[in-house]
Amino acid sequence: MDHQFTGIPELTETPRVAVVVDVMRAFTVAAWAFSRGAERIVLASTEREALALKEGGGDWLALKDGAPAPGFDAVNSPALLRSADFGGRTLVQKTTAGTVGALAVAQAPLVLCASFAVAGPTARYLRSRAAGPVTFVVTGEDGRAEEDLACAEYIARRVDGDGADPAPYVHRARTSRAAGELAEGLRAGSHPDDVALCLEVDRFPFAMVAGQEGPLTVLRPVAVPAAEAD
Ligand SMILES: O=C(O)[C@H](CS(=O)(=O)O)OP(=O)(O)O
Ligand SMILES: [Mg+2]
Repeated sequence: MDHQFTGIPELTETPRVAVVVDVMRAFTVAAWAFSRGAERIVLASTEREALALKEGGGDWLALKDGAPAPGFDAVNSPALLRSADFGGRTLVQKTTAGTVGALAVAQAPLVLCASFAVAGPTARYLRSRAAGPVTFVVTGEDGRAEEDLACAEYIARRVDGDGADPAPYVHRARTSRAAGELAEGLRAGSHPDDVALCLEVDRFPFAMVAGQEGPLTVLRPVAVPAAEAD
């Protein structure tokens, strides 16, 4: 199918179907947060907005990338929140690339946020909706982040029904600049296990669908049954 792969700066018009990919780490983190019980994730455009949303939300929690900061409850690390209890909670998430990409296409009729952790369910969700050609937003490094492009291409293959071997795509992500920086501890708010968790394929059985809820852009998990062949 004639899918498109684009960086955030190249987004000139609202796509019909968008899959926003951030492997390291925003949408691996989001998937882990849902697996730890989060009910929904509100995407914020700035740290100030994230804190204001948390303040107005009652028992909401706020998460940002980079170093821990006052007012924020968590950082953008899958390993650091893999044993958290987010049962029934609303999280507000703000990161450098992933949440920015999702907000850039928030007005599209169908928006999914994805990483390797939810690659299969994301592809199955799109196939079940006969979604047609997809615009993949490669969020990192102005569209050149190898881990995001590899994941986007892998999901595209699965949308098209090819029984793609994930190994070469995961290898590209493992040898990406982002993986190197995370492995060397150069990124604040990280854990040595982050890269490994970001490279797990189909760890979770849900896709992550973003929608407009009043003035908010909200990410929710949607269970997608496994298919016999996908
Ligand atoms: O937290 C991340 O991995 C990055 C920010 S940085 O590159 O570490 O500064 O944000 P993301 O939006 O998840 O790519
Ligand atoms: Mg990233």
